This record gives sequence, C-alpha cells and structure tokens, in this order.
Amino acid sequence: MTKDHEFAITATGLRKSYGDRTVLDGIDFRVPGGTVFSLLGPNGAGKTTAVNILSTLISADDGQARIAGHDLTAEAQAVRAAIGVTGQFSAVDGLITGEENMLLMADLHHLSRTAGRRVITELLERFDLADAAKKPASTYSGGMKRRLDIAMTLVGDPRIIFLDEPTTGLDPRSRHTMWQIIRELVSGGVTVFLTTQYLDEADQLADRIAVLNGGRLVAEGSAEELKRLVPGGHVRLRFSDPVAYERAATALRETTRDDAALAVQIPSDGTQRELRAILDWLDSAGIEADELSVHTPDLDDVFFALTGNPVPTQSTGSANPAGAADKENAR
Ligand SMILES: Nc1ncnc2c1ncn2[C@@H]1O[C@H](COP(=O)(O)OP(=O)(O)OP(=O)(O)O)[C@@H](O)[C@H]1O
Repeated sequence: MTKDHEFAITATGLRKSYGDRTVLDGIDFRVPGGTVFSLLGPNGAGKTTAVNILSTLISADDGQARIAGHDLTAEAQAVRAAIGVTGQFSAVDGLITGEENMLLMADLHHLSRTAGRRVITELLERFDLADAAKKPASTYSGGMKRRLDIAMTLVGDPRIIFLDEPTTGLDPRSRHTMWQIIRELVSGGVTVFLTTQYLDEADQLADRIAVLNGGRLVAEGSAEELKRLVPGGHVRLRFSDPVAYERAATALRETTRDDAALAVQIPSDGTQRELRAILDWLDSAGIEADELSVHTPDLDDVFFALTGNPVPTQSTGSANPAGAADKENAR
C-alpha cells in the first residue's frame, strides 16, 4: 500500500463550474510519486481546467488537493515551487532565441549566471536543441517548440510536471520523441500528470489512467485494467476453402460469421489455454484455417464504451502509430 505522504498529488472532490456549466463535478484521484498519471478525455471534458486548478492558475469552487505535500490553497507558493507546467499554449517567446528563452527561465528561478549557463547548456543538448539555440524560436518546428517548452519547464528542476496535451498537433516522429522525453523524466523520479485525448499515448506512457467524461471520472486504472472492462476480445479464423469455412462456422459455438470474407470470430480472452483449445479442435476436426489472428480490446474500445465518443484521431500523420500495431496480431 502506498502511504498518503508518498502521493505526489492527491485530489478530493474537486469541483468547478462556469455559469451553469459544471466542468468538474467532484473528482478524486491520487498519484504516487515517480509515476505517470493520465487524465484522458474528449475535447472540452475539463482536462485543462483540472491542470489549471492543480497548478494554482485558477481556484476550484470546492474540494481539496495536495501537491508535493502542500495544500493547494493554503500553501500555493510552495506548490508553485514544486511543479512545472507545460500547457497547450506554449510559454515560448518566438521573437527571441531558444537560448534566450531558457535564460529568462533561469532568471525567473534566480539561478546564478554560472549555474544558469550550465543547466541551459545541459538541457539544450539533452533536447537536441543545441544547434538551433541561437536562432529565433519562431523559426522552430512544432516539435522543437514543444521540446523547448519542456526544457524551459525543467530549468527549475521540478519534481512534479503537468503536461497538458503535450503531443497534440505533432507528427508521429515528434510524438515518439516526446514520449521518450517523458519516459526519461519518469525514470529520473519525476511525477508526470499528463492530459491527452489520445488513447495510445495514455497506453504507452501512463501507470494509471483516469477517464474524464461529463465532469466525472468514469473509470480509473492501469491500461490493462481498463481494457478488461470491455468485452471485445476474439480470435478470428479465415479460410480460403468455403467447405472448411462452413464446417467451422456451423460446428464452433458462439461464432460470428463473416460470409464475404470466409472468416469466423470466436469470443476469446486470447490466452494460451483458449488458443490451444481452438487449435486442438481444428486439428481433431481436420479443418485447416488459412489465417488465425487474435484481437484484444484496446483503449479505443474502452473509451468508446465509457464515453460514447468516437475516438479522436491525430490531425497530422498516423492516427494511432503505436497502439494499433498490436491490436491485430496475425499469426
Ligand atoms: N474561463 C472559462 N469560462 C467559461 N467556460 C470555460 C472557461 N474555461 C473553460 N471553459 C469551458 O469548460 C469546458 C472544459 O474546458 P477545458 O479546456 O478544461 O477542456 P479540455 O478537456 O482541456 O478540452 P480540450 O481537449 O479541448 O483542451 C469547456 O466547455 C470550456 O468551454
């Protein structure tokens, strides 16, 4: 069991309304130190509102939160000193160079000239920005701007970082770079509170995922736990011989037929035991399938089941570059 003081972030009963629109309707969660917690929700679900509350930018109407052991309202200053925030709207000033942006952050954190220089050089190297350091940030690509934004956040060496949709609008390669950055931060002991609309991102990075919909957390758990909430796992057998297809479709129980594709789907959790049972049965019946594939439910299925919302797709590049890869494992 994780003790209360080991949680980097705890929130209880957070509420926020704008006029008669309730954005957060009492949400609770706890984030153990050194882990990634992902708040997942469709557009307008209230993710940014939650980040803004937890980072002291706006106040909640009700509820409590503790960040790094400090009370959010009574010790707002201490909370601010412990956290870093990278929002959807970048803090990067395009008119000055990447290095100058970093120097401003070093000044904000009252680092000495020598310490500031050392930290900045290190961070620019680490985020592959050293070559572009002397160019105006307005000339940077979207991915470079995001990397600079995170580098600026890290100047103060925060132990808890809020990343609000860090990869929205990035191409697949920049997304993967950002994921790598986040993994490295966490392996260095940093706690990451990540909001995203992308299920594969939460799947890739988060230790725990909370799904925000209609102002409430409608589910919380690891990606694996959430996937178990929805049915949808099956084994698909495809045939080229119509006779073999017909025999399989009539003899196997609970199958769904796909006459056009000569394929049957059998509900299955995809375990070795179930696969063996299916293969044994095919062998003993003398039926040979041309292809067998295992479909495990993914977070897309969970998201749809919980929110009734279609899964958001990336506006740039591939919609699901990593998560989809293991959805259909042809064998
Ligand atoms: N200052 C404000 N005044 C009035 N309504 C607001 C304000 N800020 C946010 N809202 C409303 O609260 C809701 C939640 O907004 P929020 O930005 O937190 O959502 P989000 O989950 O971050 O969405 P997105 O993925 O689009 O960024 C939206 O309906 C938004 O219009």
